[in-house]
Amino acid sequence: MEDTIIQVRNLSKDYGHGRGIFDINLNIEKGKVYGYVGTNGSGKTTTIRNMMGFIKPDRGNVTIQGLDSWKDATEIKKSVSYVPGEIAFPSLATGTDFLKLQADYLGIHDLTYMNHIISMLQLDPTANLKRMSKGMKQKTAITAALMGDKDLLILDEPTTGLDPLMRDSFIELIREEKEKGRTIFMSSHIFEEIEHICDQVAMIKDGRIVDTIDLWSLRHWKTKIFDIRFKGLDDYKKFLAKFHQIKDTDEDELLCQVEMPVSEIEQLFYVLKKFSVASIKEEHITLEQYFRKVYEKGRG
Ligand SMILES: Nc1ncnc2c1ncn2[C@@H]1O[C@H](COP(=O)(O)OP(=O)(O)OP(=O)(O)O)[C@@H](O)[C@H]1O
Repeated sequence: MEDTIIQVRNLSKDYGHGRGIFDINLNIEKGKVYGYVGTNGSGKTTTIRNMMGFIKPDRGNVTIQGLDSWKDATEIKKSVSYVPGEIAFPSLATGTDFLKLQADYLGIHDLTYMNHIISMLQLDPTANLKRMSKGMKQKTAITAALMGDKDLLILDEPTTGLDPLMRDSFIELIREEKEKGRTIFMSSHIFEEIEHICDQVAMIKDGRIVDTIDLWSLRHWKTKIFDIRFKGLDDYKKFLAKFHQIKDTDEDELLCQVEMPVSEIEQLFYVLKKFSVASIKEEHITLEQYFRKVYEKGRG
């Protein structure tokens, strides 16, 4: 496909005892932010380390802009900005020393954008590299990756050490990168963050992709859920007897939750005309709820 920047085909790395990754297939399109979610040990890092050419797959392959991740690993590393899951810095005194070294390596002379990232993430780069907290290390690694002028960013759980405020700043930085036309592939186990940033998401479980979803289709989900609160017990009970698409109820709160296809919403409002309704609220299905359903289906 013309717009595909990363193509993962039947990628497998078998560590034995059911551990590893098995027949992973992914297409990451140019200019998209692609999320990779999964529980601990599901295979996110193994997939990413294959993408970056750090490990040789047992079967299948990854191509990035036509280059094979394993055979052309040196080229791949030069053309991708990468934040590893486990951050290890070279033996340098401070974060500033590391970032300067990185800027020299990347041939960056104007440090304006680097300083913008530092200020967005409220990083004190003068700190001792070895004594940095996990969050500080992560901020330093994000700065080092984002300051390079590369078209593709591969980020392995870049926000696990960040507090919620810094996560928001990170989301903003990723949006800026997307606006520049960059492609971003990032793993995370924080659904909310993925939901805010990503265009597409794949979910991995026990080393296999269980589902991929376009966030647009989630936002325009084909079924709707409404919480309807009635003014009186009589109306609440009559509605329960009359309407059949009830998902949940709470008699103390006079609350009914209904779930129905978008095409049937009119019918709900038609029925409700005859009732005294105190409030009605639409519940949006979250990425977490969606994947929980997929996850549970896979288990059953
Ligand atoms: N070098 C290795 N040797 C043996 N087993 C490995 C190796 N690397 C990973 N594994 C196993 O493969 C599975 C997937 O690990 P991986 O690190 O890819 O998961 P992950 O989704 O990134 O997890 P986390 O969210 O905890 O970082 C795990 O069961 C892990 O123990």
